[in-house]
Amino acid sequence: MPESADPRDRLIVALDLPDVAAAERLVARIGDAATFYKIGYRLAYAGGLDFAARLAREGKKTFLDLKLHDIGNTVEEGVRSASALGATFLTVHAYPQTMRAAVRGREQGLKILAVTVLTSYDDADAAEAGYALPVADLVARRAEQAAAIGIDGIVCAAAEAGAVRGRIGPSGLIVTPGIRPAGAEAGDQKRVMTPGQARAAGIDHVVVGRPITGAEDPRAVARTIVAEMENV
Ligand SMILES: O=C(O)c1cc(=O)[nH]c(=O)n1[C@@H]1O[C@H](COP(=O)(O)O)[C@@H](O)[C@H]1O
Repeated sequence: MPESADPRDRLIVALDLPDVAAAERLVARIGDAATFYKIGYRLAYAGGLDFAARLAREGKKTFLDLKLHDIGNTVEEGVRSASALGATFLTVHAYPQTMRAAVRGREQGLKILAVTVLTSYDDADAAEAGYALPVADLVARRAEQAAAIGIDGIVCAAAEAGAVRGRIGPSGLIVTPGIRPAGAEAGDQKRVMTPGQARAAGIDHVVVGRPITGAEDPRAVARTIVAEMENV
């Protein structure tokens, strides 16, 4: 993200909420404190895709977190359909066939982000899933493959931002979930950093869900996160 852009764009609020009415209420409460919203499985399967298109028409930036992974033809056509929803970002899993297909289907300025290794995984989880490499090496390998294929950005933990930047170069995007303001509950996230630490590590955008969706004052939390990143 260029340094001159709106600093609020660095925060992506994950709208992991049960229905569109709840998402509308949260977006209204946050007001102008956030500009960028992520729609994932929970909301997408409850009318969230139409809501995402509406948010985009109203001038918000949107991130469709659909984490696509299927045979190439299905991914390519799915990405083509998703391109019509006016979103800024769409996720796919960082498997080479899947990434190549997503790049073929990408239209209308949609940027494809490759999810390397989920932030809820540590080395033991990767080993349990059958991977011989530690998480850091797997992330680096997938980032290198994503860059060679022409993917627009990488989703990883902030701890891997330096290694990923070395592989994707200055123009690739680094988007990091697993973000917790100091003192917040990690929940199921295992590779965690604060917004300020993530920014210092060179990320472009942080994704934050529960620390905002569960807050008494979500607008205040969003503002604090943006300010913490701006002051790095
Ligand atoms: O692709 C994602 O956005 C994602 C990738 C990943 O590795 N880890 C991860 O937590 N996410 C998403 O980021 C959000 C994090 O939410 P919180 O843990 O509530 O802040 C959720 O919507 C996850 O689905």
